[in-house]
Amino acid sequence: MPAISRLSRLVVAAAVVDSLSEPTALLCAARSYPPELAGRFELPGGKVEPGETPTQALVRELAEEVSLTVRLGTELVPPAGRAAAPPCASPAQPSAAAYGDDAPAWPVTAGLRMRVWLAEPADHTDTGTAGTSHQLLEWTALDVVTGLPWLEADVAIIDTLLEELGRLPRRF
Ligand SMILES: Nc1nc2c([nH]c(=O)n2[C@H]2C[C@H](O)[C@@H](COP(=O)(O)OP(=O)(O)OP(=O)(O)O)O2)c(=O)[nH]1
Repeated sequence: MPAISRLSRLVVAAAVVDSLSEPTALLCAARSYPPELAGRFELPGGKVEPGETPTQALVRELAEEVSLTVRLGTELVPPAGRAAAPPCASPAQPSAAAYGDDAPAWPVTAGLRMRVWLAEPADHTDTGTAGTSHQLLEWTALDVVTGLPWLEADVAIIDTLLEELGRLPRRF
């Protein structure tokens, strides 16, 4: 299996809400590392490994990172003007499509690209548990969710999420 360059590497994350049909709260995760990102909030997820589809990777990451089994909903697709350019194929770099990662994605840190799906806990009594990747997991009411210290790239994602859920973010 050829190596995947950093630029083509896909990150997947989930906007886990308490209920896909009647969402009121979002699962927000504060990173524990690296030091410059510690304490900043993100959507739980991680990098797609070779041989995985993006949604397989997402289900694995959620189980590993927040001990949650989820039901996936629709994808939160970036608006056209906000999508990261798909990675280019080259002799050293096989087609991005081979890894299923040439779909429109959100630009995140260090040239990585991220796809985001809505999700809900498969068992509604399951609230998740932070593993080593996160110092805190918080179910936050949607009307105050923009007040958390999100990773820079997530601010636009949270705005789009709230718009799609029919909730305008509270502007400060
Ligand atoms: N999971 C996640 N990562 C995000 C978000 N926003 C954002 O900029 N990122 C960035 C932070 C990281 O540089 C990168 C994800 O890498 P990661 O460290 O979480 O990946 P991983 O779980 O596979 O962990 P590792 O084994 O590589 O340490 O994407 C987000 O909302 N969720």
